[in-house]
Amino acid sequence: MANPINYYTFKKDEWKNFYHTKSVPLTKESLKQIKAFNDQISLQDVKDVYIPIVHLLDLCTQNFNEWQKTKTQFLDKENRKVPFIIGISGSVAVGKSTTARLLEVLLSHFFPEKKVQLITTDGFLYNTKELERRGIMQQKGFPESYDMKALINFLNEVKSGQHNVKAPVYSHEVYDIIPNRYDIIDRPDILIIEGINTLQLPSNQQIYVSDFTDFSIYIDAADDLIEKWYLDRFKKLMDTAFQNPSNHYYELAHSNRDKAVQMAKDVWQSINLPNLKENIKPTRTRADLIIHKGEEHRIDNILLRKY
Ligand SMILES: Nc1ncnc2c1ncn2[C@@H]1O[C@H](COP(=O)(O)OP(=O)(O)O)[C@@H](O)[C@H]1O
Ligand SMILES: CC(C)(COP(=O)(O)O)[C@@H](O)C(=O)NCCC(=O)O
Repeated sequence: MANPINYYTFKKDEWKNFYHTKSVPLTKESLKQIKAFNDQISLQDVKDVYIPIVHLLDLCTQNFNEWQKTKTQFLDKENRKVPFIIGISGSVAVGKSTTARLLEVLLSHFFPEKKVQLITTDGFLYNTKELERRGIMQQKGFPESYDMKALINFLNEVKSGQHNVKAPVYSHEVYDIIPNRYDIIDRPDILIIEGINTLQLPSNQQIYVSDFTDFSIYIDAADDLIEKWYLDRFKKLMDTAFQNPSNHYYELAHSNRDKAVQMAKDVWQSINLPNLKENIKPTRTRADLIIHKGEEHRIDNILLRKY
């Protein structure tokens, strides 16, 4: 990617020096938590890239809280806690959910007094029945496959300080929304929302997800690397989750392995890659921060929006 003029671009070696003096080492317990959900994550990247990001986020939340206070004083209203929302975007399989969980662990580690919650926009996909009714089962993940109105309502309720706001739950295992199952978001200090559509501007809406996010991150990498990560994840799941008889891919995992991998390649080429090119990548330069990854998910460049 040619570096956009409205971003500062840093190599990892430059970025790692930011906020270093004030950073607190991770405890053994937090390292264990990171390793528990993904033992492939580079701890060097955690130290050099993510810890400075967490401290930058802390500065942003302080600034945000001050601004909320100023605004309520101006309006002669009582000050109230407004959740700070971090949006994480990028292609299918680029590592959004891994990054989101990592940030959740790190923010909770450095700021134990803050309540941090995490949500994915997958829960706002239409269910299979509705996708089929609309004839868009092959466009899962495309802007039209999400109930954006419900997502905006959800974010509005969270921001306005409502208790126990319900978010529907999507299951990758079942490949559908789980009826009557919800994640409950209850007045967090920080909400992380990850999903391919967090920076999108759907043409049928006047209010966007980005109107509710206070800091946005785009995870970036070359298309061919992301395809590899998609296929690697698929192969790993074939040996694990797909072995469960209730899994959507159970039958496939027990048929010919080459055939199954070929199917995943076809899904990448016909659904996820076009979605990346048409709908996701064009939103990259709306992000406050772009994290660029190379081989083995190692971070090489970090771009921070100037203005
Ligand atoms: N920093 C990382 N280091 C090593 N592997 C990673 C990292 N981030 C993601 N992965 C792996 O890449 C694949 C896709 O990541 P995931 O977070 O599931 O992507 P997404 O949420 O964008 O679909 C998974 O197999 C995950 O384990
Ligand atoms: C549900 C998703 C749109 C969300 O993607 P993710 O959370 O992996 O970024 C995606 O996993 C998906 O199902 N895409 C459709 C084609 C497929 O990969 O099966």
